[in-house]
Amino acid sequence: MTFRTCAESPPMTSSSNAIRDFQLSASILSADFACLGAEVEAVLASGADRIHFDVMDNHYVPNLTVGPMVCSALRDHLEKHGVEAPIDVHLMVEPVDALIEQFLDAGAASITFHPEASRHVDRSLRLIRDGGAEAGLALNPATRIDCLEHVLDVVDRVLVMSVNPGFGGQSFIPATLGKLRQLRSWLDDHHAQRVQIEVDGGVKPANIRDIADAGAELFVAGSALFGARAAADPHDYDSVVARFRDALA
Ligand SMILES: O=C(CO)[C@@H](O)[C@H](O)COP(=O)(O)O
Ligand SMILES: [Co+2]
Repeated sequence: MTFRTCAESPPMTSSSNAIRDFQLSASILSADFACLGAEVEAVLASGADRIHFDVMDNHYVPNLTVGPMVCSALRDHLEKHGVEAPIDVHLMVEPVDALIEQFLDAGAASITFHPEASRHVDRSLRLIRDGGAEAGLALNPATRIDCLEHVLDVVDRVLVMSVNPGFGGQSFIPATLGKLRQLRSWLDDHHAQRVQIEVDGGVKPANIRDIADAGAELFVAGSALFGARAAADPHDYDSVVARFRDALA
């Protein structure tokens, strides 16, 4: 569903005013886990661009999901069915390094972790990059942007959490919009326009335009996507993906 559009909202800076590619990433958290392969195939066929693989450890966050074995099985399933799509791993675990290595082996295209969960953030980022994946840092609603300052060279993506991590289906925290604007201009000031801004939590067709205007280019959606299965066909996501696309057009 990648599409290009021109950001319109203030404040206009040289990069925020540029034509940007927007991408929709489907969070597996709200998929039907009993048929995860089919769910992921269906949402990609309907136009999602990437798969967002939420990993929770019941320690860093109070919830427990899936690990590298499921990621690897999903990767194999997609390959077997001729589907090409990046799997973005969102690690909500502490510590991170051992799992980074396992998810690299499991075929992750990118790995994003929370700086509070790594004792050596720079080392963890380099571990991801050296393993051939893109490296991301996830900022919780209360995490300051300037934690990026001394590691910016080894960051490919900043994931701005618009809910507190741990659960799908939460409401978007409105203060995130201000944080996104701040992050966009902070990256401009640091000549780091190459760093992608991703938003995760409570993203819906009704708010995606405002989120894009604030500076994001990669949008994670879980409940709004998988929760809107077509009544007639449990694996039909065409109309909901179209609603996201239309909101950004
Ligand atoms: O990482 C997380 C939650 O911790 C997210 O990826 C959510 O799973 C997104 O789900 P919705 O808020 O879109 O339902
Ligand atoms: Co996530």
